[in-house]
Amino acid sequence: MEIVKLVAETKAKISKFIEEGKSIGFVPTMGALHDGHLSLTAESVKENDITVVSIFVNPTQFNNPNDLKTYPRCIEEDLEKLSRYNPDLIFIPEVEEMYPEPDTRVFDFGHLDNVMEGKNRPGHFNGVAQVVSKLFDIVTPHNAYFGQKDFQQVAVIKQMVKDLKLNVNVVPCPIIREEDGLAMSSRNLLLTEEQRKNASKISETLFKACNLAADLSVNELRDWVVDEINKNPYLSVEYFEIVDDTYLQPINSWEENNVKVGCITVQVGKIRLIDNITF
Ligand SMILES: Nc1ncnc2c1ncn2[C@@H]1O[C@H](COP(=O)(O)OP(=O)(O)OP(=O)(O)O)[C@@H](O)[C@H]1O
Ligand SMILES: CC(C)(CO)[C@@H](O)C(=O)[O-]
Ligand code: BAL
Repeated sequence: MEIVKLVAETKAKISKFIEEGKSIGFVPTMGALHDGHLSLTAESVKENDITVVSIFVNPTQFNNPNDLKTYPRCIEEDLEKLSRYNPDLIFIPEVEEMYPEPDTRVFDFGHLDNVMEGKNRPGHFNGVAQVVSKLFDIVTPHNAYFGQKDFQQVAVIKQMVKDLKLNVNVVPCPIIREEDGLAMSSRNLLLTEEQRKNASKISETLFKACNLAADLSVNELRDWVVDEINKNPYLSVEYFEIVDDTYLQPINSWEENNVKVGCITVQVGKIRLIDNITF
């Protein structure tokens, strides 16, 4: 496992792997690694000759400066966790290395960026697309691994790959959960003990909703989920939308013939947590 900080050095190492005919798997992360990130790494190591993991807290995707400031950073622990999976390269650039000059590119993802996380975090997906397109340019992966927890992000990245005509296979990976069901997230580290205990109500409600879908209309189920979570004094639903898994258009009836995903964002004090469930 080799740690590289410079873009030029990373590109040179990867060119050599490509010349040797090796397949490249890539796992982009913002660090504070947990079993969700490690499951993506394990998948990449299994499916590719070479695995590259990046750790970079990308400033351009944060619409809230305090969120950027408090985002957990623990690089030594991250490296220790990664070493158990033996990826080949860990790319840990500084901000100046990724953005020697400001990135002024504006991506147009249309509807995909106008709903849910896109609507509630203006500029977020533009920042994600800026950094992921730069990372793809440096790493030139055959396969890139993304968690389904960030469900909308997967749809946006797939669109970006199409729009930029990149030769990258985007591989969505299942959500890894804590024992009580809470979706693993680096931001869980920022919760107080009481908030953490109550946060399990989010996934618990989504799982129950899955069972209730046979008895309630889409609108009734949507309202039920929001009310049920808002009953908990530690939790406040920012949005809960039931959408199709490709275009993220709202679902109006269970009869519609597409994969339906319930996507939620909940404020737990000052911390925003996201989760989703497939119906
Ligand atoms: N619980 C999880 N299960 C599977 N993949 C995950 C999980 N959490 C994060 N990932 C994936 O790991 C990659 C890196 O995510 P990131 O570094 O933002 O971590 P995170 O835990 O999602 O952080 P946060 O929730 O605080 O934004 C993304 O593709 C993300 O979807
Ligand atoms: C893909 C990503 C690493 C880009 O900064 C980030 O959005 C994330 O961690 O999901
Ligand atoms: N996991 C998505 C990265 C972010 O919240 O900024």
